[in-house]
Amino acid sequence: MASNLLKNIVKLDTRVSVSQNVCLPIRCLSTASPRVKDKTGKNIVFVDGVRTPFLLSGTDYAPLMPHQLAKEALIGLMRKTNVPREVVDYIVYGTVIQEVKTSNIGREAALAAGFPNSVPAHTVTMACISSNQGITTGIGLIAAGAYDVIVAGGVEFMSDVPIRHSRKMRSLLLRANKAKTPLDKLKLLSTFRPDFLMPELPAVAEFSSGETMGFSADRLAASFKVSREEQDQYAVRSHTMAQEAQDKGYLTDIVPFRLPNSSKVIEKDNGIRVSPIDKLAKLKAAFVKPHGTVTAANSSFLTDGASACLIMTEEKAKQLGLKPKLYLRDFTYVSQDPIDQLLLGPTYATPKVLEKAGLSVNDIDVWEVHEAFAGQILANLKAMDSDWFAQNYMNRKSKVGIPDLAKWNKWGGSLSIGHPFAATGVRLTVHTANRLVREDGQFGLIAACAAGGQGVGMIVERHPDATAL
Ligand SMILES: CC(=O)SCCNC(=O)CCNC(=O)[C@H](O)C(C)(C)COP(=O)(O)OP(=O)(O)OC[C@H]1O[C@@H](n2cnc3c(N)ncnc32)[C@H](O)[C@@H]1OP(=O)(O)O
Repeated sequence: MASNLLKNIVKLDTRVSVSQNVCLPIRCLSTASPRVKDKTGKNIVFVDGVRTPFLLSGTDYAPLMPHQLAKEALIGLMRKTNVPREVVDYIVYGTVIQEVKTSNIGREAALAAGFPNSVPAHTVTMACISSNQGITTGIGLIAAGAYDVIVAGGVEFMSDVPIRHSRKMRSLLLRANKAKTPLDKLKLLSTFRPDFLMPELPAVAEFSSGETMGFSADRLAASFKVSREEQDQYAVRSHTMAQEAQDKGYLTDIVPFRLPNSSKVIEKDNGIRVSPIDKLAKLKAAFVKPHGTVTAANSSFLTDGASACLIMTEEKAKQLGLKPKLYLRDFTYVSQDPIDQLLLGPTYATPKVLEKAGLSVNDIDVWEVHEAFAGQILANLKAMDSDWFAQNYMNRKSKVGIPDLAKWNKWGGSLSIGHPFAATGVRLTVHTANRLVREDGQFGLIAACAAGGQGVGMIVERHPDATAL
């Protein structure tokens, strides 16, 4: 993509603008005449969602296994909603980098969390939008009439990723397993070479191109002429807003995590770090070395964490005496070229989902958009503000339009809160729900990019009963 063709350069307002005064509840919403029609005949609602604190990988969660984090999210959800486990019909759970011992981690976590044996669970993977996929799979199951009550969520555990023997070593070990006589074993041993011991480390990279996400983000930022300074400013904005939300007690989606065999209770995300811009400016490029602009501070960091949410028909919620937070109104998935458009999912998904729902950019009160990298966010904003990009890449007559940044990721985002890949979708959805209540909004838009050049867009509407946080 030519880098000099985007004329509309977005000047980001990086001033912090988290509103100070909050009154709850304010607006009286009505179910009688919804602006966005229910397409499922079920009025599917999002009752609530929770997450463990998100921690930098290699910190307090490091000795655990991922299903333990997922278990805590599931327990926390059932406790917060006060819904008996028996009421849940099905669990859809996401993970990206799979722990081989718990490959259907949804099931293992459900058993560990005390769900009855009779509640089926399956695990989904769609990179960074895996728990969005969990939610929308749940919507599909409810819409199809298969079930009424679904738990969705996701977990990622970067503190202990599976490191494999080399292919040659694996082949040797598998053949050794089959060797019958000591002579066969000796013969095999003689084929061993020291380089067989080189391990295979998992990379946060595209399989089809071999390029890491960070490298791709750096190329994207360069294509859209996003400067290093703009990226650093955006990163400071994200951390500042997350810090403010944490200090004000807005991050009520967190359920405290007592570490097993310890009295230590983790209550907060630990990656929020507000630094002076000149400190960020001194950091070296993390991926495209030495001249790249993506650094450790303007990237999301490797994170451990889990999330879970409860969705059901509105009728079931009423029967159970619950006060749902959202209507799950519409969603779409998009896919683009995984090389040059790897991280542009929000640009593609936003107009599609808005049009499906009959809404426009200006109707959205709360934007929650996954921040993989500051450069990726700013490139998406520039793409959304470009007629040229819309016409040449999106087959659209005119640009998507630029969201009101005063409504954008006001409690920080994945850059600051953290990004445990498969858990992020639920975190975005709960923050949208809680912000809609605090900010007295009606519609929220959730968007994210994912490996493979894919993306998601979701439209949610605040439920009239949503008052609690
Ligand atoms: C669709 C998608 O979501 S794709 C996105 C997927 N996610 C990713 O690809 C994850 C990308 N992130 C990463 O891979 C890693 O976080 C990296 C490579 C960027 C950085 O990893 P590390 O080098 O281990 O980071 P580390 O925490 O050591 O930080 C490096 C330096 O930056 C500094 N730093 C990091 N964050 C900040 C900050 N906010 N403010 C100031 N300094 C900071 C650290 O203090 C450290 O400085 P030092 O070298 O003087 O000690």
